[in-house]
Amino acid sequence: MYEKHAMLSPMAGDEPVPANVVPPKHFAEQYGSYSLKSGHPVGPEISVQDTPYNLRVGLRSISSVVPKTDLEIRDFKVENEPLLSYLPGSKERQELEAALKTHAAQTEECPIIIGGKEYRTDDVRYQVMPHDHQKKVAKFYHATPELVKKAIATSMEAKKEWERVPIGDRMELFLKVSDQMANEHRAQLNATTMLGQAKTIIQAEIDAAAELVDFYRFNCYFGKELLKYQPISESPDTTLNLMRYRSLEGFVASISPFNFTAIAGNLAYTPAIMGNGVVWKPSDTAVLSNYQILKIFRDAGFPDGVVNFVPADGPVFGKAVTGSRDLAAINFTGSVPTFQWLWKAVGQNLSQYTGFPKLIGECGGKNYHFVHPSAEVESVVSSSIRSAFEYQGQKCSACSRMYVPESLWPQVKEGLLETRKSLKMGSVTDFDSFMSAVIDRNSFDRCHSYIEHAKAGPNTTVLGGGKCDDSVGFFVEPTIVQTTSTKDKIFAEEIFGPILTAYVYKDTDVKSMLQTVMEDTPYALTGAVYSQDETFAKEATETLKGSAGNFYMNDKSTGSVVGQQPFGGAKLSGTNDKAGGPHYMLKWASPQSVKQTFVTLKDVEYPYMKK
Ligand SMILES: NC(=O)c1ccc[n+]([C@@H]2O[C@H](COP(=O)([O-])OP(=O)(O)OC[C@H]3O[C@@H](n4cnc5c(N)ncnc54)[C@H](O)[C@@H]3O)[C@@H](O)[C@H]2O)c1
Ligand SMILES: N[C@@H](CCC=O)C(=O)O
Repeated sequence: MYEKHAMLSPMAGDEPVPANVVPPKHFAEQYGSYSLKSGHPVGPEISVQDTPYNLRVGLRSISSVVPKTDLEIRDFKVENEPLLSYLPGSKERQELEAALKTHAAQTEECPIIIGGKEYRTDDVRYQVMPHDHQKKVAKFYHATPELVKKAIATSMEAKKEWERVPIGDRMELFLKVSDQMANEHRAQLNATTMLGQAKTIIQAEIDAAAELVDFYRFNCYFGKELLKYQPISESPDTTLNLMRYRSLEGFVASISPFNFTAIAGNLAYTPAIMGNGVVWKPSDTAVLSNYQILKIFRDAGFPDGVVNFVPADGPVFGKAVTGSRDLAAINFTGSVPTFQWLWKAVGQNLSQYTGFPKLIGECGGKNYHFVHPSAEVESVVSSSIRSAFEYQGQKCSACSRMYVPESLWPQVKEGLLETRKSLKMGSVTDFDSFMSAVIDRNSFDRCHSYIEHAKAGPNTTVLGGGKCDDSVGFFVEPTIVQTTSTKDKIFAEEIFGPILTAYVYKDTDVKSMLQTVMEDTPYALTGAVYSQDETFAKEATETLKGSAGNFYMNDKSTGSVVGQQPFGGAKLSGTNDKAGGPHYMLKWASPQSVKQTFVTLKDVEYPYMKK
């Protein structure tokens, strides 16, 4: 099954093993055997001639106590999943239309899934289409605290067998699922994301198809690369040093947001690549698409119980997972208040844990576009409109504050207002819609209150948009506000809706404005500078170093791509663990250094002590 790793390869058989090496036990004798659901590939045949312990280190063959399945994986490369065009008449468009029709005509039953078994409670919930809130797309159930506890125990039990599956085999399964998601399940993932989370075709395609698939493929790739590094063994005749990556001690609680199907799938399943067991709480407003992910993994032969699907009330779930002594990590993406709630709960329970839970949290932003007087107006306008209003401003990376010099403001303002008027807001099944409804009533009310503030406030003027209509769906017009104060709350707080506020500065203040950008909000997620002046661009890159985990020059603040712009922010924007980057997999592993000595110690005295 494996192509052999370049550095560590099986012993050819004709090279001597050092005399003092203890013959290794058979793999099955030492570790037991493992099995998975039918359809899943099992590990390599172990034979005396090709034991899983024989490694080649440099020119020598050495018998290691660490099985080579912990150390080597077949080599493979990955590329970003290409986006499909969905042109009229195309195969992908036909498949998508059929899937939209199916899912729009039904309310899918999405039970709680623990250890492969379905559970239903009396706390029945529905997910509706945000753009047509009378239509229910999913029926689901909130778990009780007892069910969350059951899911914790189940994940701990299932992980015992799962972590014994060689990491290469676990990755093979993820790569197989990724291929299925990119092909036969693509329309289903996109359609459920469009209907349930109000995404247009392109917004669903970059998320539920491309980014989700990219996360799994690249995380396998980065995991494989991680294993390639082995510590120095200065003299392999006497000492062999190895590093292997175990799962975390305990379970991982994955808590996902509504706005990206890919993020939910990544939070829930990526820790399992490294052998962890997971209890996953999806967002109430993303249950339908998230349930499809679970079904695809299950149908592909992913073992029951390793990832458990547990929709629940937030605090009920939060209390149950932070109250468990076995909590190994929280894998969270969502708002700052929720992450702070979780962090505090972990702090309060610290003395009862078996270890120190890792807290990984990617949170909100108040992302900026900073325009220098040398900027290209056309590009500023187009990319600000896309960044601020695509997916209704509900990307954590969306631009919501702009700094524009007085000299360019008339052109920028005109461009923004003219383009804004041309944007079609409507149902996601009208393929010419540029944007649709915000996710739910809470979000609608929140946007409405900021618009009211902008209309009434002494520092703010609504330049375009501002109407809200919830009669059919939760529609908030793309809204452009001008403020005369960077301290106004509309310029500092995350709104998470289609509201863009511009501040106009004097051209002569351009340098001091950069400092203001740093201080206007407590976030540091994404930011973009528009400048054709290279000297200024370099200066801004330095001054704004701490302003964003993802920084763009002459490009919009949204649209990071896995492997290309690993994503995450600092300050209140989160722990900056860079999903989609090479270091993410380490978060889900507990590395173990193994030193094996072939020349054993016979004496306590050092040579210089001897007479
Ligand atoms: N930085 C990033 O990578 C990133 C990516 C996407 C979204 N976000 C942020 O996510 C937010 C939008 O998502 P949202 O509205 O789903 O966020 P949210 O904080 O309301 O909810 C996130 C998840 O936490 C759950 N939750 C709520 N209270 C809880 C509690 N006490 N204990 C446990 N779980 C609890 C929710 O039910 C949901 O599943 C925005 O702030 C956005 O910026 C950040
Ligand atoms: N990674 C996405 C944002 C994810 C948050 O919602 C982007 O870069 O636009």
